[in-house]
Amino acid sequence: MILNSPLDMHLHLRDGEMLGQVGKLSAESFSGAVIMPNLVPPVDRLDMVHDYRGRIESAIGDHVFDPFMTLFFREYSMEELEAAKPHIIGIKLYPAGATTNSEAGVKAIDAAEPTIRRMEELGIPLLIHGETHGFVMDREKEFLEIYRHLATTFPKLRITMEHITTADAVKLLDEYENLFATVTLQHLLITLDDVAGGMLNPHLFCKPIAKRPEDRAALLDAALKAHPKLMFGSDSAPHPRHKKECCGCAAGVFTAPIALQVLADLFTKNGCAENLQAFISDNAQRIYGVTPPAKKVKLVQRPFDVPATYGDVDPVVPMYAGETIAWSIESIDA
Ligand SMILES: NC(=O)N[C@@H](CC(=O)O)C(=O)O
Ligand SMILES: [Zn+2]
Ligand SMILES: [Zn+2]
Repeated sequence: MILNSPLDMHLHLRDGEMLGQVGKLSAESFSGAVIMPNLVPPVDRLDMVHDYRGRIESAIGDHVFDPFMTLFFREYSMEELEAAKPHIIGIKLYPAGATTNSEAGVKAIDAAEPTIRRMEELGIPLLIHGETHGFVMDREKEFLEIYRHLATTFPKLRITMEHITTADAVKLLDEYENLFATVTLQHLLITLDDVAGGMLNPHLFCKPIAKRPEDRAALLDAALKAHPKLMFGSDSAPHPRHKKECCGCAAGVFTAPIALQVLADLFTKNGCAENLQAFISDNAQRIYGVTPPAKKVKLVQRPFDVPATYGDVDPVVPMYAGETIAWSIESIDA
């Protein structure tokens, strides 16, 4: 199977040593990625975007890879937005406290609307971590009301529902023209049972938490048919092992180095191999109007032993650590 210019439309590359460990892992096999801004402090000024982009470029070396940068949502003036527009793919809104490094996020959506209005005027997409502060299994479902409100109040605004995890969110995609979504690898594969139904698995703990079998089925169905408004976004979110295997485990699943192989397996097994290209790149190119650098990734059905950890400074445990997956990357042409 050959994938042309695979894109990861939701990726955490972190900074410093962690960026040094994980940057290349995405940059070698993906052609580009939407880079999340939830650093400490958050990337919320244009000079920070430029600096962060520079650090990403040094970390990935010669790899052919476009980092599509984002700003962390706060109140922005028209001047700030106009200056930022050519350098970002969108602005990422986090409800305050909803997930890792989101403390500086939005406390009330009403207060955010003047900036959102300016984004609509300028054609800057809004990317959202869509969870309320309700009961953990209901947070995304409750947030769908806010998506509806934004989609109708700002009909020209392109809104991406990041990392959707519920059948209800899949349905909402078809109700509003200006709503799009990303979905992760883990949410196509696991349910809450895999996280907490038996022995607790901290490496599968992420926000939003994995949901019910019927949610997974709806997500998988939409991905396998390459729903035209759905894009792959790994939400690969590396945390050092000691932050995962501890009391007070950080949220995030690290999937970047195995995502393409596992997707090849999943789509092939389900008889939908021909739809993976749209899900992994073509939909995102059309939705965001981006043209990533050419890269051909050849995948073959040959067992791949997933390392127990990646990185030697502050090792990170990937999904399927120490297990054998059925597909491997055979070659990458850029
Ligand atoms: N998904 C996660 O569980 N964690 C992400 C943040 C996010 O995307 O919500 C992280 O930055 O670690
Ligand atoms: Zn998130
Ligand atoms: Zn994320």
